[in-house]
Amino acid sequence: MNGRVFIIGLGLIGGSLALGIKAKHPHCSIIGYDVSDQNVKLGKMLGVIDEKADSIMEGALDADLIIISTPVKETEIIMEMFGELPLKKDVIITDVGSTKGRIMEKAELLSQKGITFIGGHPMAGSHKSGVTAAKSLLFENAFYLITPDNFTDEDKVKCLMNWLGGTKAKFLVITPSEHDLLTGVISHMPHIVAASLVHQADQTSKTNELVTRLAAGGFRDITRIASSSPAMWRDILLHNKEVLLKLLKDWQDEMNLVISLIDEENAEGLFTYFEDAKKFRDELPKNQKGAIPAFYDLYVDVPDYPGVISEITGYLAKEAISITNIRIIETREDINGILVISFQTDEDRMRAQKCIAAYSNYDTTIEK
Ligand SMILES: NC(=O)c1ccc[n+]([C@@H]2O[C@H](COP(=O)([O-])OP(=O)(O)OC[C@H]3O[C@@H](n4cnc5c(N)ncnc54)[C@H](O)[C@@H]3O)[C@@H](O)[C@H]2O)c1
Ligand SMILES: O=C(O)C(=O)C[C@]1(C(=O)O)C=C[C@@H](O)C=C1
Repeated sequence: MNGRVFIIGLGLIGGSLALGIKAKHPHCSIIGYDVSDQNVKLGKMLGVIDEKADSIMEGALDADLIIISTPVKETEIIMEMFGELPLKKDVIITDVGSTKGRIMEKAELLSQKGITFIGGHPMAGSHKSGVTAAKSLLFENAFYLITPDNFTDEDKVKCLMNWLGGTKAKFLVITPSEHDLLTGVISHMPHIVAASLVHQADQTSKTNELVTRLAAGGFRDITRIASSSPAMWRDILLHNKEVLLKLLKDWQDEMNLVISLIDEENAEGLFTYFEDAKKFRDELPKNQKGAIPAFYDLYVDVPDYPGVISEITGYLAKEAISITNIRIIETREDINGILVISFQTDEDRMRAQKCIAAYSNYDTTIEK
């Protein structure tokens, strides 16, 4: 397609969508607007947008597709503006917000004026913010939740999916209330729990400084998302208030259960508690992005010395095996580390395992 796509909010998600759209529709024009001039400049410099707009009105008037990729509170305010603007007759407006109930209430006002708003939420992301973190394939294999209202023409939904096809996400149409319950459980609660674990560690570190040195492995894994944007999460929690209050109450009950199991020294109960959780977690579908991003990870036990990463990536480069990510989990302070190398395909991972075995004595494992 060769229309005009207007992106409002040039951050991680807006930027990634811009790149994904351009990949499939190289002849379209991508126009960007952000409250921060710096982000617009960066977006232009990085080739994420073709042109900038100086205001929402300027970018919106001749747009065929408008994507609002701002924090959800801002999204509501921007949607109100659209009711007053002389937009193109067939324009499709969508958003990327992590909540849908309040957004779709606002959409009703637009629908009454004959403007098509289709709610959207790509279910992948990162704790990093800003256009510099944007990637064209951020949403590859991830679910992309779509919440049209009851009056939305099906062709318009198809048209939106066509625009977004370059993201390689899997579209799923659901209702706003279902959306907010599901994301409450698998996204919003984990962010609250991650932040609360960090607060607990922070408190303990005030009396024992070893906490920060020992905070590795499991703690780092489960609290990565506590590094996400505070403004974004403040707004999400306020938007999904009813659902989260209920889930937090359930969570308190859950913690009370654990307290009583420990207090009563109920060994069997505790075993079952972890066993049930492990069973459910182990059976989650792998190799698809989503709440639990799945990669083809290879774990390599390596000595902790400078240069070990380049040594191993050097072996892989010799065999032309491309990697998507690499990181070290430091669980055994000062002695060893575990290098986690992620690949795009299982085949690459198997080739890498063979390659590392051929060039070195390092132990590799697929599951950790
Ligand atoms: N980060 C994730 O993992 C993730 C995943 C899926 C969906 N989302 C949703 O995507 C949206 C954006 O998140 P992000 O991670 O890209 O954040 P971000 O901070 O990287 O980008 C948001 C951008 O919006 C701009 N902005 C804020 N208010 C604005 C306004 N009134 N007008 C124009 N620009 C404005 C900011 O300057 C910033 O550049 C949020 O609604 C979030 O809920 C985030
Ligand atoms: O991977 C991460 O850092 C994310 O937190 C991504 C994540 C999630 O909770 O899964 C965060 C918020 C979005 O609305 C969708 C995806």
